[in-house]
Formats: sequence, C-alpha cells, structure tokens
Amino acid sequence: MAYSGMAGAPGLVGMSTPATSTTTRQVKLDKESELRIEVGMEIPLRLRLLTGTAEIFGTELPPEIWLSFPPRHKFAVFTWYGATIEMDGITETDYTADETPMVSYVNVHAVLEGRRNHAKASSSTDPDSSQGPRVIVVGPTDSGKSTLSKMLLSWAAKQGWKPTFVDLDIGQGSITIPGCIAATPIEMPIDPVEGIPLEMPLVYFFGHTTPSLNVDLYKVLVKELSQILERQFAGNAESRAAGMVINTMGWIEGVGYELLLHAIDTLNANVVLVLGQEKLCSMLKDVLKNKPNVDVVKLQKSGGVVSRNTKFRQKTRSYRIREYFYGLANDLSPHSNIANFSDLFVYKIGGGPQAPRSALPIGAEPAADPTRLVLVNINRDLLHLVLAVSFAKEPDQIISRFPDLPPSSAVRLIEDLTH
Ligand SMILES: Nc1ncnc2c1ncn2[C@@H]1O[C@H](COP(=O)(O)OP(=O)(O)OP(=O)(O)O)[C@@H](O)[C@H]1O
Repeated sequence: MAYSGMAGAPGLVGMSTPATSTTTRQVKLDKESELRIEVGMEIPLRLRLLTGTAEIFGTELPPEIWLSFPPRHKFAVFTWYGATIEMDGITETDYTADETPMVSYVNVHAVLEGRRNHAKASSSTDPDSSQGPRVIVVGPTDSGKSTLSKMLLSWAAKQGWKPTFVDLDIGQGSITIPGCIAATPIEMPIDPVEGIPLEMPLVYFFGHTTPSLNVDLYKVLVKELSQILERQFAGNAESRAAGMVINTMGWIEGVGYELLLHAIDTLNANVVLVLGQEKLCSMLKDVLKNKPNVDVVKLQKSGGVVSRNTKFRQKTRSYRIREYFYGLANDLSPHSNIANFSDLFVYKIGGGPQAPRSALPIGAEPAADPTRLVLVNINRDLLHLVLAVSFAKEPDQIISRFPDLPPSSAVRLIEDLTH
C-alpha cells in the first residue's frame, strides 16, 4: 500500500489580528491553500464561496450561498484549484496557510477507494475479500482525528459510498451527546455546519466523559457495538464494501493505549492512521507486526488544528448537550413527560460490590463488578445529570443486546453523566 506524505511545517501566508469590525471582506486563496477560521465567541460568522471551488473538511461549498457558522466554531476552507471567499462577521482569528497535509490525506483516500472497489468486485460470499477498508484514526488530543475522519467519510460519500462512521471518542460526541459511543452510516458529504446526521445512529450510553471511570464497561460497549456492526455488514454487501472510519480518543498512554489496541482488535481494523506521533506509530507497528493485513500509516498533523484546554472542552460538551435537546439553531423544543417516581427504575452500571463480604471465601476482598447494575434511589443527587432511556424489558438486558431486536435498534444504557 503506497501512501505519500508531505514534509515541512504548515506555512502561514497571511495572518490577521483578531477582527474588530463586522464588515464584509473577501479572501483570495491560491491553489492547495486554506483559510483557517476561529469564529468569535458571541456572534455567528457568515461565509460564502464567490469564485472557484473550495471545501470544508471534505465537503464542497455551494457557490454563492451564505453559510452561517455558530460562535466558537473552528474550521478551514481548503481549495485544490483556487477560490475567493467572502466573510461577514467577527472572527477570533483568521489566516491563510499554504502548507497543509491535504495531499497526503487525499492520497490515503485514493488508496481506500481502490480497496472499496476491490471489495465490491469480489464475491460477496468471501468475507475477507468483500470487506472494504476499516480505518481507525488514532493520535494524541488535538491532533485532528475527528477532522481527518470527517474528510475521509465525506470524500467517500461524494463518490457514492456509504461508509460507516464509528465514534469511540466519548469526550466530545460528534454523532450524539458526549458520554456515548456510536456508529452511523454516512450517505452524503458531512454538512460543515450541522455535522453528522442523526437519523439512524446506533448508540451506547457510557455515561462518563472519560473511560477511566469504568474501563471494563467501555470495552464491553465497544464489543457490543462491533457485534451489531458485524451483523449489519454480513447482511449488506454495499456497506461492507464501503467499510468504516473509526474515530478514537486522544488518550494514548497506559490504559488509553490498551483501549486503542482493544478497539483495533475488536473492530477488526485493517488500516491504522496515526496522526502526528512517531512514538505511538512505532509502538503500533511493532505490536501489529504479526498481522500482515493491518497497515499502520503515520500522517502529518495539520498546523491548523486548534488546541482546546479542559475548560473549553467542558464548555463545548455543555453546548453539545444543549444542541442535542434544543437543536443547533435553538429550533427544537424538548418534549417533557411527567411520570411517577414509583414507575421509574434508575440504574447505575458498575461500582457496587460483586458479593457481600460474608458470601466470599475467607480473606477475599469484594471486587467491584464493572458491569453490575445498581438500583439508584431517585433523589436530589440526580439533579442536572443526563440519563439514557433503555428499551430493555429486563434490567439484565440493559448492557447486553437482546437477540430478538433488529440490528439497527439502538440500545441505550442508564447511567449518570457528569459534566
Ligand atoms: N486545518 C484546520 N484549520 C482550522 N481548524 C482546524 C483545522 N483542522 C482541525 N481544526 C479544528 O481544530 C479542532 C481540533 O480538531 P479535531 O477535533 O479534529 O482534533 P481531535 O484530535 O479529534 O481532538 P480530540 O482531542 O478531541 O480527540 C477542531 O475544532 C477542528 O475543527
């Protein structure tokens, strides 16, 4: 498999200081350059393509149409052949850069495209050759994993494929709210403003924004998700050939690294894209050297990726949860239903002792069972927590899928979400 990389740090062509006026302005972009924008904290930014062609993370901009980007949004408008962009509004920062890793990213896409075509042409009875690429994107925090995932998905969708997006990053939640792992087919290039469509996601609610709070439960959920996807792929040659793109967390040390290996193995990834970290790349190459069908490829991190501190991430999570209930443009009204406490059962997963001390052999310590269901008292402690509703008929069916449900049904777990 041949990938070509690009060397050199991203070059900044023109950088503007934080804009203070709201006047409309035009920016001319040369071929293979991009306009990097951080929208101001309060007011949306309007932007449109005046001449040429340009894309935002793999999705082409329509000519002449104004798009409105919400406050705090960070993105880049990239052009392969040159373009003029018009902006209206306040930006925190905007500058053009002519050194980007886009050529290496699109080369990866071309190789994946070849594999998809090969899978499509193969006999659907051969499970190996009819399987399209299963790409997992790994790297430290703020290395551009979600962005690269979106580009690969949008480029594939533009060429008529319906790849499956799997988001294992519970910290941010690109498909649904933070605290979940989820998967969904991508049928069209991803809308640069609205993000991933929410029509038919398969969602597992973990309930925390870091897996360290219950590593075993996280692994169980990844396994459950992969089993459902395998069933879907077995019955759908088209989505099997399109393959999947898996976005991961930025936790790559210690247990985080173990979880990456677990995800690669459980989801049978065959292309590992490592963003911007030599050490992680060589560790993965070493540990995966006995699997000849798995390619580990290092890619350069884009200089445009914006680092976000803990406070910013917390705020983004809150906005994301708000957006889930109220919509991006505040145009949804959450439906409220009143029920008696006595009609509801709230469970927490994990944490409780497995067995009372008296029931254990002498000297044995009670161990916490990470997947044990613990009935929670409904009281004020539940205020301001996000819970999920489960379709399970029996509590012990909450974690593990019950076989009689169709594969596309989402299983939601009941847990608390601390944010
Ligand atoms: N070329 C670019 N120009 C401007 N902004 C960019 C560019 N690439 C990525 N970004 C922005 O940088 C931020 C971080 O990128 P991204 O979410 O892809 O990183 P990540 O590695 O997935 O982060 P996480 O640590 O949450 O896993 C995002 O807001 C994204 O929109």
